[in-house]
Amino acid sequence: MTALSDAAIRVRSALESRGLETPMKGNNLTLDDKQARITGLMTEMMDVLGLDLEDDSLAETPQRIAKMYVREIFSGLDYSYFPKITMIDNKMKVDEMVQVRDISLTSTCEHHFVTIDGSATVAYIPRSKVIGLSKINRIVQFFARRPQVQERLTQQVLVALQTLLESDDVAVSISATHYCVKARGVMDATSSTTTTSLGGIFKSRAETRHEFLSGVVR
Ligand SMILES: Nc1nc2c(ncn2[C@@H]2O[C@H](COP(=O)(O)OP(=O)(O)OP(=O)(O)O)[C@@H](O)[C@H]2O)c(=O)[nH]1
Ligand SMILES: [Zn+2]
Repeated sequence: MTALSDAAIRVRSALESRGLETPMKGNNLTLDDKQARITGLMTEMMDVLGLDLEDDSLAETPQRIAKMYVREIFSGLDYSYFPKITMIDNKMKVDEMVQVRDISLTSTCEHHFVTIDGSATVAYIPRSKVIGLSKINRIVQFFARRPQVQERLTQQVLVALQTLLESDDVAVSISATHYCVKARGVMDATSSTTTTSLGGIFKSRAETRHEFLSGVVR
């Protein structure tokens, strides 16, 4: 078992204490154990669907799906995948908003296990520390790689950044298309969903909120 980073431990405990952690019961299975179990279960599911697992195109699908779930699209359930975080002291005394727009995001709807396809905009006001820019994208991707509801994903990114930056002054907005809405069920091909979580000065000060939201709605 890989030892978790200090950043991962602090973020997980901040989410747990706010009731924002993804509902997880946990178990003692290693990533390899999980992959093996899911391979067996996918084999059974495809068998129930009546698919021919001896067909050369289908034969490896259970293994492929198991690897994709455990190591790729649900890897964010395991804090050993939490990104390495680089923080630097705010020696340059930046006190204006830093905003990262159009962060690519694909996640998976936890109700249907189909794709959520969207983008995130994240902003913060530097206080004592400045975070490496790419780390913002990586934190978004880490939490996106879980079965999700968009509202919780937005809050998890907010709290993770607040914890790491040791400041409440963070804002997150996510706009996404849910394929459970687009490709099945109600079959709406054009609607999208925007969720926003504002902390600190982004919530309390109208000008800061407007500055952030005007960067989101373009
Ligand atoms: N709030 C929220 N709802 C979501 C999200 N992703 C999917 N859903 C919704 O979860 C709901 C699940 O509703 P159910 O009635 O149990 O499922 P269903 O019978 O497949 O519903 P339909 O999608 O309407 O066919 C649906 O309304 C989805 O649109 C999300 O990120 N946030
Ligand atoms: Zn869904």
